[in-house]
Amino acid sequence: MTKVPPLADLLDSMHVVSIPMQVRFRGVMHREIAVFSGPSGWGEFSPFLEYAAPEASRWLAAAIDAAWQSWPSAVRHTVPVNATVPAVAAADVPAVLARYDGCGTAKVKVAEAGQSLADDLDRVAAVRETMGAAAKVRIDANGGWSVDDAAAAITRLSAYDLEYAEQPCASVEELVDLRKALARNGIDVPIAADESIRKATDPLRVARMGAADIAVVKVAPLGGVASALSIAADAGLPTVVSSAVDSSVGIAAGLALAAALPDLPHACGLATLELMAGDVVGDSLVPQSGSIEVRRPEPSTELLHEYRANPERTAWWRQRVTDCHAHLTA
Ligand SMILES: O=C(O)CCC(=O)c1ccccc1C(=O)O
Ligand SMILES: [Mg+2]
Repeated sequence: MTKVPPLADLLDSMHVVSIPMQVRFRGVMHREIAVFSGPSGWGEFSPFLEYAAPEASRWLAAAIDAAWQSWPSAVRHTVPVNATVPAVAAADVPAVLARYDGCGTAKVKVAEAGQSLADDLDRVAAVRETMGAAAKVRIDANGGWSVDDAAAAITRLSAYDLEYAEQPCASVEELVDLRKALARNGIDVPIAADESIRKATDPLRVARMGAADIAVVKVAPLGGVASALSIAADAGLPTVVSSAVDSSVGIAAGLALAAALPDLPHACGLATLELMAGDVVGDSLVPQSGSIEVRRPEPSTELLHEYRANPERTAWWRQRVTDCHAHLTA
């Protein structure tokens, strides 16, 4: 566990930015992000706005880890990444995919509140159609289905040849039941766990219960690169590193984790800067020919200024860091 520096050391170098999104994601058109620097470099603190201190504090631990600790050694210099397709209309799929240079894997959001299975089928069909038969297509339901809905939806969607289905149901118990139901019906679509790992008090329960074939691992909610790496090792499942829709500061930490994993059998969800219309670094961590180079660019003063949040939002984030810092040191 990272030693927590004094609060002033975080606040003194902290910048709060509000970066416009290209497409609505998690219901928002702006992504608010705080970054600060320490002896090892910059760290990103950007828990979603509704997260309370106990959960957001893990994100602060990850940002502190990035700025004060060193990262594990890399076993690769590039990381293959997937295109991320938000819950857009099928007609908008080609424009979304066009942003991702050379990505042969796409992750498609499904089970969005207010939409139907027909919307998901249309969107996944459009992705398969745009990318061709050789592409890998995975879905992410963010826990939006019951076991019965998930079994029915995955059975229908499997017609488009799915690489895996991420967090089809919310609970670990449901994932266990779903895997049994799919096996009974002869539907061979692997199940990946995301929220069941990153939002759980015990991130290894998924693996122990046999609730997933694949572990999705995110640096920020799991408290930093080293902590996420050890969770991945203990889970013992094939691991996919993903982002939380971060600036390049957060993506650099995800790349460090993906670069340190002994095996990386699937493309990682780290190409999310393509969903954003700005960044805090000039040379953004975006894919070229389907992979992102493992490096750690520095924020630029001009971009931190260009995207700076208004005084009210900045004050809100400074208070949030203060609260999370208190939580970590309590
Ligand atoms: O994995 C990806 O392709 C991109 C990251 C992503 O989908 C995501 C981004 C922010 C919050 C939640 C999620 C998620 O995987 O559920
Ligand atoms: Mg997910």
